[in-house]
Amino acid sequence: MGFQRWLAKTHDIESISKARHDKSNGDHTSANLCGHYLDLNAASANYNTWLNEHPCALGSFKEMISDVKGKRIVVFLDYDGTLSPIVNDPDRAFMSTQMRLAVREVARHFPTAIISGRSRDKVYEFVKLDEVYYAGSHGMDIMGPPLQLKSYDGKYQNKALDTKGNEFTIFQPAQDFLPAIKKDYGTLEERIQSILTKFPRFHMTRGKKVLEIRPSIEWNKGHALEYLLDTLGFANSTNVLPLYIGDDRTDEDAFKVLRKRGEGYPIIVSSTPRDTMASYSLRDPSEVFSFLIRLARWGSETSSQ
Ligand SMILES: O=P(O)(O)OC[C@H]1O[C@H](O[C@H]2O[C@H](CO)[C@@H](O)[C@H](O)[C@H]2O)[C@H](O)[C@@H](O)[C@@H]1O
Repeated sequence: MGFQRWLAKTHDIESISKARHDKSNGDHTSANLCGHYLDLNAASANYNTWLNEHPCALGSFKEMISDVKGKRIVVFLDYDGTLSPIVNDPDRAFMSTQMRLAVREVARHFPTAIISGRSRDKVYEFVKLDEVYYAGSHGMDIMGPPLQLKSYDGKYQNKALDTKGNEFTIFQPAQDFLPAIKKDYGTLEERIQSILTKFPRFHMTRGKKVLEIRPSIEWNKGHALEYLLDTLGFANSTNVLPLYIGDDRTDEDAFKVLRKRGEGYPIIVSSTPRDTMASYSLRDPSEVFSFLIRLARWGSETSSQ
């Protein structure tokens, strides 16, 4: 199916959902694109109050886009809970085909990166797109563009080729830990397991060569975002409008960076009121999908002008 036809189809989906929302509250503002406005029960009263401070990014799309003014949009996406729904089995957190197409279309118009707590390989296994950059292990393992760096000195970086022979850069700031991880991983895992038996409110999760206990270096999703902006040529640039969409506590580090830079939009995915540094919100991955579709459509329209 051609992109335009596919967009037309997804536009129909949006229209249907908008009509449903309109019917339920008789409101015809653009905010109707947000599922939030459907909820009229007591629990959602708090949510609606929270929404005043973190408006729905769908309803605010036009306002957000009006800020572009020649700047380059760069898109950052978390994986679990943002592109895929939260499920009980982490190995079955699949993203839908439609979501994949939406991300691919966004990436056709704007540099796009996925920053996840998972291992980079695992995220790629789920996303399966060569058009986006990947930062795994909470940003400690980045596959970024092969561009000149302004503020990083090249340490921890290696050139690599993807399966299609395209060159990219692997950046692993915890590289020095790798030999120790290899050597001590088994023992470490055993000891942590044993210690954690005394702390029943904590548990350990495993990734590829990663236990969910972080090495003591100061590096998080916020640093990964800055690194990627840097490698894309936007270090200290005022000519960029980064969007970051994420649902997790670890995404707050990236939200903070955008706040500090005073540019771009941190968008939280949450269906309940949350303490957050994000300025906008989306309720769930289905709203993320609608947002990405609108962004891709806007990118397609503006690039054809
Ligand atoms: O940074 P993310 O892409 O959001 O990854 C964060 C963690 O995601 C996974 O756990 C979460 O999603 C699982 C599947 O929906 C769910 O079962 C679990 O409760 C969530 O915490 C992943 O398993 C972790 O390794 C990531 O750190």
